[in-house]
Amino acid sequence: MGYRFNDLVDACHDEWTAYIEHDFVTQLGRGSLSQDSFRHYLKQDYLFLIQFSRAYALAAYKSHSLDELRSAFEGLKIILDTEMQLHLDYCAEWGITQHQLENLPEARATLAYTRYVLDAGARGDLLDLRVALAPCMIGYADIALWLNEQDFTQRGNANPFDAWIAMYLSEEFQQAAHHERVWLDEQLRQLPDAHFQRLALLFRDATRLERDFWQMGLDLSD
Ligand SMILES: Cc1ncc(C[n+]2csc(CCO)c2C)c(N)n1
Repeated sequence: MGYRFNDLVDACHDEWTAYIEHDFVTQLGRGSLSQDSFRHYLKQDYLFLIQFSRAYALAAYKSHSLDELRSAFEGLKIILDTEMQLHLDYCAEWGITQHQLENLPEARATLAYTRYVLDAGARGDLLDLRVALAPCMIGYADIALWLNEQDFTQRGNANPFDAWIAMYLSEEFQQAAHHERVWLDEQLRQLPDAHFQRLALLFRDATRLERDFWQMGLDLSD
């Protein structure tokens, strides 16, 4: 009893570290990641964001209060207005056209992760869905903070991926992730052990799927 968000992380420590400190992430921080890997990631992430927009819409549908509705709306708005724009800007800079994006087949890692989260939400309640979404929202905020603290990370124009780091370090993202943590802390506080254990498995699997998404980028796998 008295669980918090950090207990979800502690329950899958190895999987969480494999995700946060993945080679894709460290290479992105050093600026040494191959452009092909980042392009592959960006294109798949465009498809990913479309499916995750649906997951936030599902979170709105599953909401009971105005506060929960606003959180779902905020998540959707950040995806559509901020993240998607960065993707389209990088794609334009690197010669990936809107037409190419719209006709792209989903990689298996994209399919597996997005449909897993949508299924968790369809079958379960709002807490199930937001636990399945947490590695994405809170994980990316933590990755940006972690990268920013590492000596090897190059910031500024020397790093072609600096805009990516800057976006996830921004006040807007960090605040959204903080709110999500606070909400999850509040929800988990009074859960019985068995319920928490079930959510910990959901969180662990979503974390493994996030890790696979990085690996897909490195391997250029479809
Ligand atoms: C594979 C993958 N995982 C997480 C994110 C980051 N992200 C996607 S939606 C969202 C919440 C609202 O913006 C966040 C933080 C990503 N882009 N791609």
